Amino acid sequence: MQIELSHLVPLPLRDKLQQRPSDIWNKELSFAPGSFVKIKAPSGSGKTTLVHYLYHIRNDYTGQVLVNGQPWQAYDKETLAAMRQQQVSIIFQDLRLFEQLTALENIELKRLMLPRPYCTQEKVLEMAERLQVTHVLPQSGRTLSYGERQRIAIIRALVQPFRWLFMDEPFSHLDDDNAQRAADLIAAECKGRQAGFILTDLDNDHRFAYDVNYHL
Ligand SMILES: Nc1ncnc2c1ncn2[C@@H]1O[C@H](COP(=O)(O)OP(=O)(O)OP(=O)(O)O)[C@@H](O)[C@H]1O
Repeated sequence: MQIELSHLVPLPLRDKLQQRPSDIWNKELSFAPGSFVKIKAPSGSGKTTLVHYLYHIRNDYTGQVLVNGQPWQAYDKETLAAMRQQQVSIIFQDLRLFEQLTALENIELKRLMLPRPYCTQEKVLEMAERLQVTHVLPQSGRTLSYGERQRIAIIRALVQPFRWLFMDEPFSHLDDDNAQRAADLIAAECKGRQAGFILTDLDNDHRFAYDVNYHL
């Protein structure tokens, strides 16, 4: 699945962006399928905005986000929904768990969305074990710590098929050991699907073998 940016400029940041260089904004850019892409930027420079443009839940920009050669706007609602179930997955910065559901129900809701789920519940339990959140699976989303929420949101993003995974500061609530465990799981799941990811973060890191590093 091909993702390209063509002179993408967020309307709310238009004036601010003219004051500094960027590898991403207002550039022609193609993300190679299967590549691990890191985009680094300080707070308030548009990381969340970019991730929302990539997932097409915001479109207040000039320029284009092209998916398989077509702008996101060319896809109808049904196709878009199917692509979000099968081709692109996301870990939101604000995590977006349903608080009235348990941690496990949050994951299962996503896993069972497809008539033929991509992975088994055993696989979910295995991922939970690996990220050390097995004990919180029956717990209400409302009562989870932010670090627990983040790991549940990571697992939820990994239970579906995808060609690209978008991640917005996915380890912001995790200590180094937990972050590395989560990164290793994400890398393995991407490799298993021959999928790529686009990850935004504040700082440099060596958690992944990135193919490319950009400054936003
Ligand atoms: N819909 C909007 N209208 C106006 N301004 C906006 C809008 N969305 C975001 N902004 C502004 O755009 C800038 C970038 O916001 P964004 O959340 O994308 O940054 P970020 O790099 O993800 O920040 P952080 O690291 O703090 O999460 C901020 O100054 C924000 O106030």
